[in-house]
Amino acid sequence: MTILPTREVEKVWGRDTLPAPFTAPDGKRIGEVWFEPPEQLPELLVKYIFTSEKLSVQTHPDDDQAEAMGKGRQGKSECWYVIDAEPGATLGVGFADHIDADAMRAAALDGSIEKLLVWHPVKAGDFFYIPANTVHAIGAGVSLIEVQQNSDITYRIYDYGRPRELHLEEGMSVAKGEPIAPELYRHVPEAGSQRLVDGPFFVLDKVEGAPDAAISGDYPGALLVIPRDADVTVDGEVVHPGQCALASSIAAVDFAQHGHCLITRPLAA
Ligand SMILES: O=P(O)(O)OC[C@H]1O[C@](O)(CO)[C@@H](O)[C@@H]1O
Repeated sequence: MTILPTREVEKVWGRDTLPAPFTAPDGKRIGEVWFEPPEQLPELLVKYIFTSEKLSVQTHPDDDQAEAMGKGRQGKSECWYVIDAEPGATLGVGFADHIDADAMRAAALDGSIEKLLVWHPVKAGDFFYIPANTVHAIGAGVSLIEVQQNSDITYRIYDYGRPRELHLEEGMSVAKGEPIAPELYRHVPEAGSQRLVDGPFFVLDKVEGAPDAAISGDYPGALLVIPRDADVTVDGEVVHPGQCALASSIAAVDFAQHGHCLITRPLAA
């Protein structure tokens, strides 16, 4: 068992104070806590994201686009499991209506793109899958767990005038001017287990207690374990909420009887 090392990432939209068990070093605005992908599962990156302002309006390439641009073999499809949200917090995902490339470019340049996105009010338990090429922006006042392909290619196409680099041309070359499919988001009830992602790049389950045989059967090898509200043990070692551990097999994990946990593993693309 390996508890993955963490990396705190400063962001203009991050927070000075993080919810327990996380802490932001004095004077630093932390937006993301990354769990370093282990050698055994290099394809997946798990992050906690904590916002006090909106993230950029952005998009990511898919595998083929990333490779064609000489940026490695992995694109970036990602998903978000909301763990806390201030009243009125929203996530911007996809466009309200189809928009062509010229109109999208003009809207990115004059900032009106922000208003063309669909801003979904969110609460704890809401879940979104964001395929590569989707135009999106996480809103302010949200804490979420992001599970994503292990790629750091973000094309910012609008940043509300903040003095950060934009990547309009790259973004425009991969962005889809479309609404997202309704099956890509839903509320996940607190009780019980539910599959959140079933490919094509990874499997992700939210489980309560020990996973049943059907779920366990989909985890034939190494996996990542993200306890939410109770400790789990992996090979007899304790993993606390706020940590992420690599387990060599699901049989090595002792799940808390009534605890909630996320488990995930990559799929061969
Ligand atoms: O460009 P920004 O606003 O810092 O956002 C980048 C972040 O957005 C995300 O893609 C989430 O949408 C993160 O994975 C990434 O680190």
